Amino acid sequence: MAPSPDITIRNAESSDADQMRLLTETNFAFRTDPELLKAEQQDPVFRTEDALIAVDQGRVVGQVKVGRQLLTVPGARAVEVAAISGVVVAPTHRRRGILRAMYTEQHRRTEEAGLPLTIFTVSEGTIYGRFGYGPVIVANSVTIDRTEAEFRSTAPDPGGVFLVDTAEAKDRIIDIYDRWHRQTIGTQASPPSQWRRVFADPESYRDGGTSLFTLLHADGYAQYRYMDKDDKNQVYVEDLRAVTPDAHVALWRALMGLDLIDEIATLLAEDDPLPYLLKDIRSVRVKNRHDLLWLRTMDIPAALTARTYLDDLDIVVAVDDPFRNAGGAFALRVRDGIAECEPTTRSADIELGIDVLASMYLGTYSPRLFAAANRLQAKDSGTVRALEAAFRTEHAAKLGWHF
Ligand SMILES: CC(=O)SCCNC(=O)CCNC(=O)[C@H](O)C(C)(C)COP(=O)(O)OP(=O)(O)OC[C@H]1O[C@@H](n2cnc3c(N)ncnc32)[C@H](O)[C@@H]1OP(=O)(O)O
Repeated sequence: MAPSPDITIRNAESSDADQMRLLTETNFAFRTDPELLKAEQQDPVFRTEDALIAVDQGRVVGQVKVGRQLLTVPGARAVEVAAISGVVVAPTHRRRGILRAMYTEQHRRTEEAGLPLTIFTVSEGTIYGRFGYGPVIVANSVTIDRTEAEFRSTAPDPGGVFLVDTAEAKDRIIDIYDRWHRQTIGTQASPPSQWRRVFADPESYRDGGTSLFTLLHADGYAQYRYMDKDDKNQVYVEDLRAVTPDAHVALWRALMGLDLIDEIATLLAEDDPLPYLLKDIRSVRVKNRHDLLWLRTMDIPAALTARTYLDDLDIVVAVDDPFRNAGGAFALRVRDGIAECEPTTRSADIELGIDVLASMYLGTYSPRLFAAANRLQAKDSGTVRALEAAFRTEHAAKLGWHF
């Protein structure tokens, strides 16, 4: 459905690519690195032909890029999901319903394709709740004063980390990422096109820092760059993936061993043990908290049975979905971690919006929080506790890569 007769919503074609790039660069305020552009044209992370665009008088005025990704959900199960990126409406055409029209069509297609979930990373927190999305991954921007931070005497010191040339370590890095992704909730498989972007490491990715340095362990790696930040010698850790606790502490010990560095900065998951390995937990200073990934359930029974649970449950959940009208009442029964879910006419034990269901899906946000905020209504507090016990996860969900 078009927002006005002048606007056509249609599939993008390769001949639309230049206009789409101009739209993207204008809205996200950057110029595409020419080297990266060449690689992107050969093997893009999101293909032009899979995008939906809005066109006015032959000009592209809106776009939604879409692809498929493999997402790890609780139970370490891999689920194929729709991934949206590069959502833009031209500044000349905003607030006329173009995003809503593109999303209506895009979500119809995703439903038709039978994908149970849609994910994306977002620019603003107020836009996507109305479309049934909720945040599912949280991380903190932190800095560590390297000159003061000290490991506790009980912190393991397993060693096993070596300095390596980033280009030479490519295959090892890809293999470790893949092992980490398969066991880590919230992460996506990383396709060759995404690795090409990482290893191309163009000037525009560096924020004034050096190209990537790599520390390698048999079960982990850290990729970082040296920066000059506010007259401090800073190491910015772009990516630290550890498959085992030993690899985690060994990599952090190696980073802390960079004697001439004042400060280390990175994004840290909420359940990262680093602060608790140090003598003073305040050595890790949180500067900002970010929601990194948002999610929407497209098919509630398919989504709820795709993940596993930590406790038994027998409950009727009523879900409100004003955008897709795909809500209703669903009987959710969990035994030994495995769920069955189907539409029901039984009366509801829990009522919530589909955005709230989304935020509970990877275990990051607790049902109790939403009950306290009056965004989840339960017949009694025992029902909320049962939901909480079933939906929680052993580890916090983490983002694989930004898209
Ligand atoms: C997944 C990603 O790529 S995230 C990146 C999103 N893109 C950006 O931030 C780039 C800059 N912004 C834009 O391109 C545009 O402003 C967009 C895409 C965010 C919105 O496009 P528009 O065509 O103006 O949105 P549209 O008119 O369809 O509005 C849809 C609804 O969202 C609301 N909305 C739109 N933008 C905003 C906003 N920035 N903040 C809060 N609400 C918003 C509208 O009020 C409308 O609400 P309603 O339908 O419930 O009444």
